[in-house]
Amino acid sequence: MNISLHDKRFEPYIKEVAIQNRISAIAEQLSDDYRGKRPLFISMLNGAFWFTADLLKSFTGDCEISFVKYRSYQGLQSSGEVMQSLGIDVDIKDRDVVILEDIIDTGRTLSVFLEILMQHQPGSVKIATLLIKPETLQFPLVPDYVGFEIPNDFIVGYGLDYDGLGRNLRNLYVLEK
Ligand SMILES: O=P(O)(O)OC[C@H]1O[C@H](OP(=O)(O)OP(=O)(O)O)[C@H](O)[C@@H]1O
Ligand code: HPA
Repeated sequence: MNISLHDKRFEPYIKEVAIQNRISAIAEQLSDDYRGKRPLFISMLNGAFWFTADLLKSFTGDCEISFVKYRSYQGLQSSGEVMQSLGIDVDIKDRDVVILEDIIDTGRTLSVFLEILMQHQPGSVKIATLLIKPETLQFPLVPDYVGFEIPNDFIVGYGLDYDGLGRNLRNLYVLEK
């Protein structure tokens, strides 16, 4: 069923069950890759809150979690600026870090964050993202774990918002054309 958020209409895109299946597969892969280690997951708020919760429920080894909060999107577009409202507040030195993102669009947010993260001298860094828009990417990022590659369309739901609305939707929706 199509939905309305503010002044826009959105149509169903990826169903909850498909999202959960992909996240379980990523969690299984991460559990294998980090067996015997204690990764530090860093979740990029706000959008990644749901991805983070579901992924960690299926991760089987020891792990820690920390949150940062960056913002670059306004309405349907990247503002071109990345603002930090919650920075790194844990010791990162020599840790195996896995960054959790809901979406890589232009890649600007993650590029800015990676630069900051590297100053803290992590032992290793990998990136897990639920969604990536390869056509839109403007920064040289190669995520290690990807849920879905999608075209350059505006998505809401499952943590992603349009001007604050839509984060609570269990499925993903795409802007009507
Ligand atoms: O690759 P980019 O073009 O930088 O876009 C991706 C970023 O945009 C969204 O965050 P947003 O700025 O909307 O903040 P939010 O997580 O609070 O929704 C999303 O959660 C990513 O962090
Ligand atoms: O497609 C998107 N939807 C919601 N938020 C976003 N932030 C970057 N891209 C998107």
